[in-house]
Amino acid sequence: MSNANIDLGDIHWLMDILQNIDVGLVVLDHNYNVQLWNGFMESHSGISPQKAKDQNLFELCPEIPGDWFKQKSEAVFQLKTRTFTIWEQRPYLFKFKNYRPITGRAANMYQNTSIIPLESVDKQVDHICIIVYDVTDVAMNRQDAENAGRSLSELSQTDHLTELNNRMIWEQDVKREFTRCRRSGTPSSIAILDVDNLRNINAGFGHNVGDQVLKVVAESLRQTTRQTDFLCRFGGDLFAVLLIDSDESSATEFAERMRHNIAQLEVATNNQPVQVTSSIGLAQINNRFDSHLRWMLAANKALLHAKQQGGNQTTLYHPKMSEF
Ligand SMILES: Nc1nc2c(ncn2[C@@H]2O[C@H](COP(=O)(O)OP(=O)(O)OP(=O)(O)O)[C@@H](O)[C@H]2O)c(=O)[nH]1
Repeated sequence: MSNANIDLGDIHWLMDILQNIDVGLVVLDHNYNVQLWNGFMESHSGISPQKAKDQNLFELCPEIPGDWFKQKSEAVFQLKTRTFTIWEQRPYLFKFKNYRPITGRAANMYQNTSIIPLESVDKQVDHICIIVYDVTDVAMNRQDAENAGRSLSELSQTDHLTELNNRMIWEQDVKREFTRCRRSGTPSSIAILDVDNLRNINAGFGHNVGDQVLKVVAESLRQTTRQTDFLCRFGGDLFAVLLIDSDESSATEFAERMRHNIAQLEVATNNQPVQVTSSIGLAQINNRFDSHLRWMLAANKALLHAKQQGGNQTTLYHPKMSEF
């Protein structure tokens, strides 16, 4: 259902779903004031949507560590991609009592949480949505049966479609590499790659073809990167590579090879095969970056430039691009 087709009736039942769905939904503006607080949040916190509306999240829920949460959310606002936290890293974001009869041993509800960007019609991200999943049963079962099957943590490290590591794991690698480069003075670089026009491919050939495009791009990247590099599906049509011991010039050479290999790919459809192009933003670590997030944002900035210049190209980050 496209936005243009939504009528008042649709909105009515959409609101019903939001209120009754068995996950927590909280929409925040950029000042971290609550704009939406659904029924799940009300029944577990005792705070009504009317009371929550326009309240600052950190005043409403003092248990949430402000600095940590803001750092995570800023990346969502700026990079426009989702981020998440699993209960193993942080048992909960919102401190809710656990009322489940079977898992009554847990004092508080264990939660997995996602933070997703909400794009307005002009493509700006002025709001984010927190999605809260109650995973108390999973957490309790896990503690009871440590040897049972693959752990949730393993599953949550891998992107199901491409089987690449997901962003959460990659970001930990970047953080570690940031510290290592700072200590050793050696340069490493980040490449963020965006598949061009995936929206049109989905619209023209169907979502399955779009999925296939992402899979073959992932495979091509896997084959192009060195064993020492770290590759992930960053989210949506974005991939990222951490290029160890690569300065600007070798990173550019690598990125152009990646782009060239992707341009050779063809994905079969019922009609003519689809060809794929990509845009790449590159940033070598530098002393002005005060954290690994700045480093990632620099590569993203370069990517935006590549896109603004028409896509299908590689752009190197330059401090003059920076506004931070
Ligand atoms: N098939 C498929 N599509 C996805 C997946 N994840 C994200 N997308 C789609 O990727 C598109 C990304 O949109 P945009 O960021 O506007 O990218 P684009 O169409 O590639 O446009 P440019 O980036 O400007 O070239 C959206 O239409 C998403 O629905 C996925 O797992 N499978």
